[in-house]
Amino acid sequence: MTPSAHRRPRTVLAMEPRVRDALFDAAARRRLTAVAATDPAVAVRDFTAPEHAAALAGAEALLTGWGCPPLTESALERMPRLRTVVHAAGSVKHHVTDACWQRGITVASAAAANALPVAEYTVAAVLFAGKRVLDAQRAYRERRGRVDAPALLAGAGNFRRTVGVVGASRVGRRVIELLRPYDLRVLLYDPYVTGEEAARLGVRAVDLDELARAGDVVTLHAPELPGTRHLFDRARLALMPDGATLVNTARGSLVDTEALTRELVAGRLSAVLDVTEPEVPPAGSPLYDLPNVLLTPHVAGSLGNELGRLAHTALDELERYGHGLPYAGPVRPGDLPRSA
Ligand SMILES: NC(=O)c1ccc[n+]([C@@H]2O[C@H](COP(=O)([O-])OP(=O)(O)OC[C@H]3O[C@@H](n4cnc5c(N)ncnc54)[C@H](O)[C@@H]3O)[C@@H](O)[C@H]2O)c1
Ligand SMILES: O=C(O)[C@H](O)CO
Repeated sequence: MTPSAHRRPRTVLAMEPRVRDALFDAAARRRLTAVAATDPAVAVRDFTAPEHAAALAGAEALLTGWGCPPLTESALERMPRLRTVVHAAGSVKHHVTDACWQRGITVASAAAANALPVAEYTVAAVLFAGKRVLDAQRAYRERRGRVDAPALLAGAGNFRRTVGVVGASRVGRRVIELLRPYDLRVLLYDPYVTGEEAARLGVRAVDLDELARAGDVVTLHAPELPGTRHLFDRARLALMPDGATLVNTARGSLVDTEALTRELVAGRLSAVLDVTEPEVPPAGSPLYDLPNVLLTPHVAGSLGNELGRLAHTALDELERYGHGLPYAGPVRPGDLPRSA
């Protein structure tokens, strides 16, 4: 695919200006203007702003990012030529509305690219949990001297440990793929994945209770949906074996935080939490201080230089559009009820 051979769709950026600045470094900006007819100095945050009316009226494509306002019926009326939306981030649920689908607007998302750093974070969490790194750190910090590591970590290690993956989502599948080279047994719970498909992924499909009972580490990758609320409630957390670790990079609502906090305060379970409910936890929450909890402020997804991957993924899609080729990461309205 050579940029010179393709049509440059008239494109408007719709996102927070600081998101635009983080996504597009100088090289990505050059590529942006090679791929699309656009003014990268413009990042629309308000579709009703008079200064953007002419650009929006002529736009065939929107390149969206975090901070893009919802594409409501009245917003779309200002963009009569709009044919496609390419999202340089993950979920499109914040801004792509039914009105877009009704108008036949096509949508692509860089969600698969955003899944990679989440999967990388997860693999690190799984391996550190197996190695009981938090326990080792705590012992060293308390002792401030030699630690009897063989005694302390007698049951630890990543040899034939069981990892339970909840959700063969984009992130979940990437986690499964990245865990393949390790000596780990991976179980999967996903109501939409058959046993045969799980076997093709190299994992065993089980029900959620079996996964909770068997997992030395359980890692959550299902979307936030009415059916996934408190998937790990008090009863299911109680099924997890003593010493197990719950990793949540998905959404806080998948876990009953109060019930989990009780297990963590008791020291029965450990947790790696990138998301919580509520997010942010209240200042007095034990989650900040518990030695068996690694709490991060929603950093598993793309940040820093990882935004460049989102930008180039979106530009790949715009380039495909300019060539009349199908998207690599199309968003289909029929998939949304079960997606992030
Ligand atoms: N921490 C972060 O920075 C960060 C970044 C990106 C995504 N996320 C979160 O990670 C999760 C996965 O995102 P994604 O884009 O890979 O999702 P996705 O849209 O690819 O997930 C859809 C899939 O989830 C599975 N699923 C649906 N309902 C399920 C259920 N009840 N139980 C188990 N599996 C079910 C199905 O296989 C479905 O096809 C989401 O919760 C998302 O919000 C977090
Ligand atoms: O879905 C998310 O959590 C956002 O994409 C942050 O990366």
